[in-house]
Amino acid sequence: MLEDVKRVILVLSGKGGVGKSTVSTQLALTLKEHGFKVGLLDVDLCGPSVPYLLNLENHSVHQGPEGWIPVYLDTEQKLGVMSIGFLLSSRNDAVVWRGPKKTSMIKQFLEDVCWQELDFLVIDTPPGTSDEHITVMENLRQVPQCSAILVTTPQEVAIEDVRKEITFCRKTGIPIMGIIENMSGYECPVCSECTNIFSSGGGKSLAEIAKIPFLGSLPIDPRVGKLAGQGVAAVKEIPNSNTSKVFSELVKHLTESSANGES
Ligand SMILES: Nc1ncnc2c1ncn2[C@@H]1O[C@H](COP(=O)(O)OP(=O)(O)OP(=O)(O)O)[C@@H](O)[C@H]1O
Ligand code: SF4
Repeated sequence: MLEDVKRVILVLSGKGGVGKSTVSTQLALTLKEHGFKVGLLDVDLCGPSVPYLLNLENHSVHQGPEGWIPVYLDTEQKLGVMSIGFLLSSRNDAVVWRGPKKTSMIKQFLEDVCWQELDFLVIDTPPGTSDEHITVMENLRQVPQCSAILVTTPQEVAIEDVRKEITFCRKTGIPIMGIIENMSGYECPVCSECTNIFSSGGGKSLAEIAKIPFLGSLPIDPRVGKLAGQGVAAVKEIPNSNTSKVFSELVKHLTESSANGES
């Protein structure tokens, strides 16, 4: 239930496949690693990838007397996960619901999950700005501290789509915490040298133009996907990687702003 949540972080992207779920899961894992109690809610009804990324695909959720009990990644119940993926029998099952059914499912996800007390709820959203986003935004008005992280890749077309997300956040009144540029070059796992395969820096330039904080560039790092599958944060296993540096800074920013009561 949202009244048990101190702070919500929405992870948004204009385009699909830019790494929104990867950012959401790493952020949740990093917050857990810092001792916080965290919820990870995947409201991407048509492409729920969080159970797949965290290797939780064979898990299912149960309905308790007060609502759904999330799937916990650890025995201490520091990180709970909820996704439509837990309600489907297979990853390949398609959710072919129309608007009202989708809206009511998202409402249930926001209202009927027994998170217990949470320091942070990270919400992984579908790409773009759809009815689902509007439902999420409307329901989040009751949470005192809520902000959005926008994820993009360096390509021009992905950056163009982020502009629409910025407008959407501004119209719906959700404060933007900042922009992350993902897949910004390839980090060699051996020597940590980063090679820019595509262009880079587009996310940073957009942040400057839109006067939004730039939260960092994440390289393509094959270790990140593997670690998520083991439920391990990059900051724990590969602390010197660029990925870890970005997430450590992000958590520092979040804890400082939460302590100051900022969104
Ligand atoms: N920085 C990265 N380094 C290595 N692999 C990555 C990185 N970011 C994402 N990936 C991989 O790319 C794929 C797509 O990422 P992800 O599922 O996070 O994207 P998404 O934006 O959430 O996609 P969707 O639109 O389906 O929700 C995944 O297999 C993920 O492991
Ligand atoms: S980036 Fe470094 S370690 Fe990786 S292949 Fe090139 S020289 Fe070797």
